[in-house]
Amino acid sequence: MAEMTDSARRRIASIANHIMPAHPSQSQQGNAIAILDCSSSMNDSFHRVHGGVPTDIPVWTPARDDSGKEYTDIIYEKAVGEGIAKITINRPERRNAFRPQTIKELMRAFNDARDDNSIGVIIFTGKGTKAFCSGGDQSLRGKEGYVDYDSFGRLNVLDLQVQIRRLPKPVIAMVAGYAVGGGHVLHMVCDLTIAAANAIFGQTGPKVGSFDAGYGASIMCRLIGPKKAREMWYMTRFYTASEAEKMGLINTVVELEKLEEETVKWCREILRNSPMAIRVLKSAVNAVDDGHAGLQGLGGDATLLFYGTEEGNEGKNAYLQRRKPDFSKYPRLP
Ligand SMILES: CC(C)(COP(=O)(O)OP(=O)(O)OC[C@H]1O[C@@H](n2cnc3c(N)ncnc32)[C@H](O)[C@@H]1OP(=O)(O)O)[C@@H](O)C(=O)NCCC(=O)NCCSC(=O)c1cc(O)c2ccccc2c1O
Repeated sequence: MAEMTDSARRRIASIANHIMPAHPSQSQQGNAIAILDCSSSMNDSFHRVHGGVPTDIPVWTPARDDSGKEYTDIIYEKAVGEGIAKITINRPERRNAFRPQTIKELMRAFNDARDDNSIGVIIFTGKGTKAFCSGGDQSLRGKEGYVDYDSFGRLNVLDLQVQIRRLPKPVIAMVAGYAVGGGHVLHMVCDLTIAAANAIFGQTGPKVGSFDAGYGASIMCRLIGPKKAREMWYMTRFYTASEAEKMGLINTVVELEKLEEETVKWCREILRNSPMAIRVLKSAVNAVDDGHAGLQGLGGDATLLFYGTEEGNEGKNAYLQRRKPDFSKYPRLP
């Protein structure tokens, strides 16, 4: 049988997905995945022969969560059969500034990507090339936060920040143009940041009468050190992508035209590795900075692993069989 390239395999998956419903709970059961399963050995042979990661951009298929609601402020897509989800803030006329509705939709999409066990990596980006995100929509700022459809204000971006930190899969910020204000904090809470050469990074808070004294301050200190973090916050300067890279604020810079290609390549490299190892490493890297909640995440991963062992199941089985548990055969490892 002739060898099938990764690109061809993805196109078949995409066509199959158009035949099958796009919703993840359905797409995991049908022909789309059957086709992919058949070709996984071809995928292996591709990597053995070429020793690299394919760089073509996948076919993005519209995705939805189970709320049944449409998205107005974001675009949610998946590369079916690839393990990649892409979540895009879609308010380019406002430089992708977020309003409470934007954050609610982002949280729904991130939650869906978390629960979809075919997804291993999430790309978070902004529509267009001018901005990743310019923070909270200042035209909607009220006394208690940002106000759109409700009569009270919200700072619900703080919940989104925690959600991204806690999500047991890597989230990659793909940044073109401005990542400023609350938009800058959003890229910082992501696991990795890949920037286009036109990207600009900065905090504007003290200039517009705001500040993020949570992750906005603490994670920035962790990333670039307290001196540089003070500079960035006190002076509200903007920094180029290459300056940001030198500071350790981002992972890499690529030409704008190559941004998505490069980001997808990073996703594919991650996806070659053990999901559990990556999950535990994400919890571990965040644990100290996230305090008790961070330890809880890491501890939860340990429990999850223990539940899969014979020793862990001995206790449950003994309870269900109304006998005393016998842990004597399990080693007390040094
Ligand atoms: C981002 C810019 C530097 C881009 O400049 P540029 O010259 O390219 O574009 P324009 O300025 O002409 O913008 C085009 C168009 O978009 C509108 N717009 C851009 N950003 C916003 C915004 N954040 N809110 C509302 N509208 C925005 C702009 O008005 C133009 O509209 P027209 O109708 O005139 O076409 C530059 O736009 C810029 O500096 N933007 C503001 C950046 C900013 O200060 N952001 C807010 C920081 S505070 C924040 O985000 C924040 C949010 C939270 O939820 C928090 C929660 C808890 C604690 C702290 C929080 C917090 O600090």
